[in-house]
Amino acid sequence: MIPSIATVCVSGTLQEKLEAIAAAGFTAVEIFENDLIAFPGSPADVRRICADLGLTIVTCQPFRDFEGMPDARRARTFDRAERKFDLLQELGTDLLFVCSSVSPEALSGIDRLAADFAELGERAAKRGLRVGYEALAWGRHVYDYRDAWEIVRRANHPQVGIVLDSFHIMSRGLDLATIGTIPRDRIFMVQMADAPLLQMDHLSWSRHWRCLPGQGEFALPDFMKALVSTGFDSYLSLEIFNDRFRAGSARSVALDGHRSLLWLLDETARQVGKPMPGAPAMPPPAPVEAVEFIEFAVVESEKGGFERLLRALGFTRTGSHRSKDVDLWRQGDIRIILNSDEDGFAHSYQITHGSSVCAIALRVPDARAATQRAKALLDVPHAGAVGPGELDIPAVRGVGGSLVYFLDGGSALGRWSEVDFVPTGESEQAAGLIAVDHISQTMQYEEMLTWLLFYTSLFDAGKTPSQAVIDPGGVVQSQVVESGVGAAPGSGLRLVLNGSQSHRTMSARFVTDFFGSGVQHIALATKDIRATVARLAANGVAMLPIPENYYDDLEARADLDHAEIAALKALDILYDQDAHGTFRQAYTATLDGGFFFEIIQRDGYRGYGAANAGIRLTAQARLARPITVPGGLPHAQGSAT
Ligand SMILES: O=C(O)c1ccc(O)c(O)c1
Ligand SMILES: [Mg+2]
Repeated sequence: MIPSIATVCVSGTLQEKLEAIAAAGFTAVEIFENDLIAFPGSPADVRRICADLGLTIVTCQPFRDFEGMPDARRARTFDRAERKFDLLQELGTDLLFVCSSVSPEALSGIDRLAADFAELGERAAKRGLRVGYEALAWGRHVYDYRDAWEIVRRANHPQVGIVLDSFHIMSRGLDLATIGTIPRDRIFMVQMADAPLLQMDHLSWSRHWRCLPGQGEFALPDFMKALVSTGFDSYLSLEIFNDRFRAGSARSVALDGHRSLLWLLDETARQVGKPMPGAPAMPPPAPVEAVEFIEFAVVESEKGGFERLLRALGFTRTGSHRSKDVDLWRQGDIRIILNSDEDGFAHSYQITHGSSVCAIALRVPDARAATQRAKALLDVPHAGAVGPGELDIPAVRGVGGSLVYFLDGGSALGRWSEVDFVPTGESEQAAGLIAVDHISQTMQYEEMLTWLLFYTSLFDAGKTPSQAVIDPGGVVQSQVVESGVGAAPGSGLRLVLNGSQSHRTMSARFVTDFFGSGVQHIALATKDIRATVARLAANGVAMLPIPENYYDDLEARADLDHAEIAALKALDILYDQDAHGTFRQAYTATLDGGFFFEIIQRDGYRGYGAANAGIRLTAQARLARPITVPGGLPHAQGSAT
């Protein structure tokens, strides 16, 4: 199958769109009619631009309200088709793309419609052109691809075929079996789109909510399996109408588009058990085993304060890097690297974003395979400077230009902490924190689907539907990605991706203050949150204060006795439960820059405390503009405003 993309998927002028599409590695493009109409040059100019960019024009679509016109309008409709044929020839393409009529005047009757297509096919044949028919999910009479196929079949003309669009088929939940019965030479092209499952009319859903394969909730591999069974090997073209993409970066969306098709073809190949022609081979997606370490880039002047915070949280400096100003801190299975070196990636990251998380290292079954898969999916590899005898840890660029390192237990990479670090011999003073529970990354709203696809294409990962969380300054969208998560604390990777369209939410302020997207908080697991939080408080860690009303409400709705609620209240611990178990969480006050830690006790519970997110955001908003006490510990009292 040949990857292609419609110009409607990306933002910009037609010229900008085409450049972005070519830069993303596509060799085929669908010109959306509106883009051509708004273009200030001739169709021949567009043809030339595409040729210069190495792009084949698959079609210029759509042609609307063609079939079923009453006699009085029929001749005029065929005249319109002839003008569109002229245009297609000027563009140097051969496919007239007809979407099913929405005209109130259109008549029904399968044979009438087939006769219209037979005649159109005859006219197309005279010019060496073809006609493809797509059933829009909201077509007046034809809204089911099986009806479109029956019309094409009865038209019985070699120049007339069907166009399958996954959105129109999957949004209506149509049976896919008929796809497998269509001869492959009658499928003229296939359009791919995913979408979240929403309750709304098909037209609005299609025009605003489509997304790239893998970003939504349609079972697209099932669609692909049916398609593969026909032997189809022509254009597989993304057609995504999405408000975020229209506002996003054309280059980034086009690249994501290419990645999504590579992912889809790879996933399909795995499910059908044979390679897809046109799809590069890549290692299979693997589950993440654990977060191996989290690296903070910290400027020397802030290092003392951050170290005091780590100690107060129960961490111990266990290792010192052999050649760099870098330390390893540990507690339980949590490893934090503090990088204050004046050279290298962390330093430049710190200059841009301030002291913050610059990298996360993930333990996977095979780091080399993960790197190969990332490269095949067009992710951006990163190579840092490596000192003599030090490990060269493979990495790719992640959210906001940060790094994702890959480590495994099977190669020398598994011994990274011994190879690169000298033990300090300091004795541990743990506060009961045992593992990284999850990492939350805050990003521009327009980028959320990019990073969702990045993680879910790279790893064997699942995602939850996007959820709206209410911040005092607006709505924050929040979506969870999970890979390799099991019952043991710290197993696998749990990520929460947050983004907001409002400028006034905590998320938006983080992105502004941070000069980009990044890790806003890290949740650490304990087996006994009351003991841990009491210890942190005794160590001087300021926790986020939770209003009393929360605990009154908790008493009214949760299955907890009064003493337990009083204990949670005394320590500012929030509570939630689901069908699987209970959940307790508390937050440190926010550091300068908006970063904070969360402390979690998870007893079977599978969620992330979404029920409490609004309470937390409101509490944080009250304390916005945190004061940092001398020495760098976060300070929770009052507000500087
Ligand atoms: O929303 C539309 O009108 C529209 C147009 C062309 C298509 O191919 C399509 O799937 C939808
Ligand atoms: Mg379509």
